[in-house]
Amino acid sequence: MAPVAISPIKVGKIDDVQELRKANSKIPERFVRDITERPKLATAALSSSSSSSLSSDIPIIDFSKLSKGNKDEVLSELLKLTAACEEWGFFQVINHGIDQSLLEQIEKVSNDFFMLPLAEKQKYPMAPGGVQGYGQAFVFSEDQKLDWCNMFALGVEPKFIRNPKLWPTKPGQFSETVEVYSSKVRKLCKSLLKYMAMTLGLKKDVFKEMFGVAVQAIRMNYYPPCPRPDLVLGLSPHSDGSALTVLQERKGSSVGLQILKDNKWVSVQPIPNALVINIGDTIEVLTNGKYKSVEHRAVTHRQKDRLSIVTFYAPSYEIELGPLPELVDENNPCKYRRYNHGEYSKHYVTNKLQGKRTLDFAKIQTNNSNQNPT
Ligand SMILES: COC(=O)C(/C=C/C1=C(C)CCCC1(C)C)=C/O[C@H]1C=C(C)C(=O)O1
Ligand SMILES: O=C(O)CCC(=O)C(=O)O
Ligand SMILES: [Fe+2]
Repeated sequence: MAPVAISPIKVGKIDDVQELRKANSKIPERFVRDITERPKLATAALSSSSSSSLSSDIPIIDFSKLSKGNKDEVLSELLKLTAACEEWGFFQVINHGIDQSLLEQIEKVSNDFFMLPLAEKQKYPMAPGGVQGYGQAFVFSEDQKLDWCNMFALGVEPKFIRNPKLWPTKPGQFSETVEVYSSKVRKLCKSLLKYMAMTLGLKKDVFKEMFGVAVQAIRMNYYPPCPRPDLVLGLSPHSDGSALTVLQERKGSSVGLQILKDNKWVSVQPIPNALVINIGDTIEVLTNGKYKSVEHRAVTHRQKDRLSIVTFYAPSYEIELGPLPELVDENNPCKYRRYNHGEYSKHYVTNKLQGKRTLDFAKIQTNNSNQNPT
């Protein structure tokens, strides 16, 4: 990816939401969403998110059946994976092989980082218009609405995308844990891509061979409780620019992740020790839209905080990509142009989160339904 030019972006004052929460002051106007964007809150009993139901329907894939199952188990799990990718773009993976102790460790160091004094976290600042470090990404103007979220993001692989000055010295074991965790998640992504290739009737190593040395980044999102969850968003609606995204929610987190399904926001119910996987824009393009990246957002909770640890896995910046020829025919005409993935990454990180609009970069035809989700 060509380096993002340092331009005089004016983003205005970005309040740190943990500090706002501590001060217990009125929510600044910059966080208050337009009425059309506000999440619809459920009753106090459900308390957390929107009027949408909690989804227990989001497919659950048992990874151990794919990797170690007998023939029938593999086949039935591959069918579930196909349906998950075609109908949801999101699924939860259980028995993924990453030790529970490592999941707990990454939750602990992430949480401990966010609990540090502000001055300590600000030693690793996200530059205006930047994506790595502590702060709020995807803010490009003074009038842009802000998310009720503090982020800490790091490029992990390949090594040249790292900014070593942004790897924190506190809490102890932070960097070591990120290294070990990222290598396990990388392995999982490679395997999942292999199984996804099989569901598409492609050579199992097609993505591995195409991706080169994959780019991997980690982002920790901390959502403090918000006194008016009905007015704000934890994270603006977006699809991920990656090939695959792996999301871990801290144990005991409130419900917060919502996905747009049939034009309705559906809340994802966390399953302890499971990982939430979603398809990113890159897989949508490669599969010519057979597997789509799905718009999602995060909402906040009045009393509970929430922490998510998100890994983005994407091809090398060097590769040129477009729909795989095997997935294009007269019934499935080519929907996306070919482009360089580095260019797409640059486009993604220099635009605000805006639903699925970022992918217009690659679309040959646009068909905007222009309906407001409920
Ligand atoms: C805040 O950052 C993001 O949300 C994000 C950025 C990821 C990246 C870094 C933190 C370091 C440099 C590489 C990269 C751009 C991946 C989202 O990542 C999505 C967007 C693209 C494109 C992608 O591959 O993942
Ligand atoms: O915190 C969440 O649930 C959503 C995070 C997310 O979508 C992201 O970081 O891209
Ligand atoms: Fe996301």
